[in-house]
Amino acid sequence: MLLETKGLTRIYGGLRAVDTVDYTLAKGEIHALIGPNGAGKSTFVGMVSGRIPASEGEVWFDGENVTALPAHARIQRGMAYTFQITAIYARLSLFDNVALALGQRDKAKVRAALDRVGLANRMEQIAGDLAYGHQRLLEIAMGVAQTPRLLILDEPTQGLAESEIEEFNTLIRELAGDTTILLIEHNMSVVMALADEITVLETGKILARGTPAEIHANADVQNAYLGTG
Ligand SMILES: Nc1ncnc2c1ncn2[C@@H]1O[C@H](COP(=O)(O)OP(=O)(O)OP(=O)(O)O)[C@@H](O)[C@H]1O
Repeated sequence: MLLETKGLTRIYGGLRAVDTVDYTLAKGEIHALIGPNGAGKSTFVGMVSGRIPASEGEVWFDGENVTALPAHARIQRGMAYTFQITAIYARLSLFDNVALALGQRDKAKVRAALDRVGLANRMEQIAGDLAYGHQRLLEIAMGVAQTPRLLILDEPTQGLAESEIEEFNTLIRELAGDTTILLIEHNMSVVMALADEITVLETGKILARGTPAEIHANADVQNAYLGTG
């Protein structure tokens, strides 16, 4: 297992936003985390990445208990994270954005990361001038530049056009060989197209886990989340 959580819990006041979650993610898998708004998805990956401290429970990464480690130490060990809200440096060039994520101005490495998302020919452009879909791809390039073992993507297709979503799906499939991917995603066609396995969260707890076909057929999930369609 690359990632494991044991009894992972986050309490806000009286609310158990993430409630005793036992979770495993195997190396090389594309895993989607779905669930209604407020189910605890962002809080869960925040605790995995170290941005949100756990109230209870443990996070294990590649056989090591990382629960007490700050986010930067988890990044050093091979985690990368892109945010729900675009987190690029709008006034800097694409090159500078990726170089900052990389921690060095290595032109070949920056080019390689931008190449993965099809933006290598725009290296000198100012990031804020890019179309929104390209900004999201830049963000993924910033994650990829760190050659992470685990890439966590929080709603990466939000705001993308249909054609851009196709490009995104292709990109994620290409990355998946080397990188394990944990994807929070509301777009069910993306989830169904990409995920090897899906975990459904509801009110902080795991409601179901299975292949896309199993989740699609699961009556509890349909009631809680997918509707009757
Ligand atoms: N900093 C906070 N303080 C208090 N409550 C919080 C905080 N962050 C999240 N919550 C609450 O925890 C619960 C889980 O929120 P979270 O953002 O993790 O859900 P989510 O599944 O990611 O939702 P969405 O799909 O809307 O992003 C919600 O009820 C939310 O209001």
